[in-house]
Amino acid sequence: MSENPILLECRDVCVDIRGKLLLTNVNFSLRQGEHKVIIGPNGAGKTTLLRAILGSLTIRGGSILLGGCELSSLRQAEIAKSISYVPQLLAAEIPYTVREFVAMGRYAYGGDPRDAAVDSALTAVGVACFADRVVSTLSGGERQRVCIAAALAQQAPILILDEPLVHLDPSQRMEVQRALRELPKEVTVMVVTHDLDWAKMDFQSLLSLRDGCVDYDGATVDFYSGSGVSRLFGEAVGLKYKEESV
Ligand SMILES: Nc1ncnc2c1ncn2[C@@H]1O[C@H](COP(=O)(O)OP(=O)(O)OP(=O)(O)O)[C@@H](O)[C@H]1O
Repeated sequence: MSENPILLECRDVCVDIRGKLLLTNVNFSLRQGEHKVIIGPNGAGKTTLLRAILGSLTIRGGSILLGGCELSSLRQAEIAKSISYVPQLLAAEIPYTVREFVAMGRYAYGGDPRDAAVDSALTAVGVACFADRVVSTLSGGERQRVCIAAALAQQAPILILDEPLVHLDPSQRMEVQRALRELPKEVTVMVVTHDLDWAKMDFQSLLSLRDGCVDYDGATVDFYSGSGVSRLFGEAVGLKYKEESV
């Protein structure tokens, strides 16, 4: 993994909104094929970091490099070719079929529902069986997998998901976890979650944020066997995970 090229890099990224510093000197990189999880207490700056990486807010200092290019020099369509984003569970009414919705992920390439990339994305996350159903009729977990399919159809090298398990029941959570685990190995994944069990189980690297600063960036296993969890979430939570690690 350490040999793989760096696709995304944050260098001393600072973000402020109306004079309040939300991110301070955030540094990390993401390599091709890496599955990295971002954790941190409420208000730590996780969503702010995703918004900065997606180019939807302006950074005050530092730089974000996407494929070696300054993010600020790229147009939104160019960013969309490199990063696909799955927001938290879609609550809105979506009057399109699953196939049509997934094809929208390919808007940069014309958005044709008969495109082979649409079929392979539907198959990759196990939603081909309801390709002709209207999205609004699906369960939360099915809908979440459809969103992942739309993101995959975009065929961007980096897939970013914000709390993809929120509001899902245990079986639907397992379906989404399995779909991410079984992605083609060249797909690079970055996920924000509060689920410490999942973070430990499925991600080889971990970035933790606290008060807008990087608290840890490295191997997930070392975070859990060290003092990482108690530093962020207190002794009681930390002890549980430390005991599991020995
Ligand atoms: N538009 C804004 N104006 C002012 N403050 C903001 C704005 N957006 C975010 N913040 C503040 O920035 C801090 C970080 O917010 P952010 O949403 O990035 O945290 P988070 O780590 O994603 O939290 P959570 O786990 O609760 O989703 C919070 O204190 C939040 O109140």
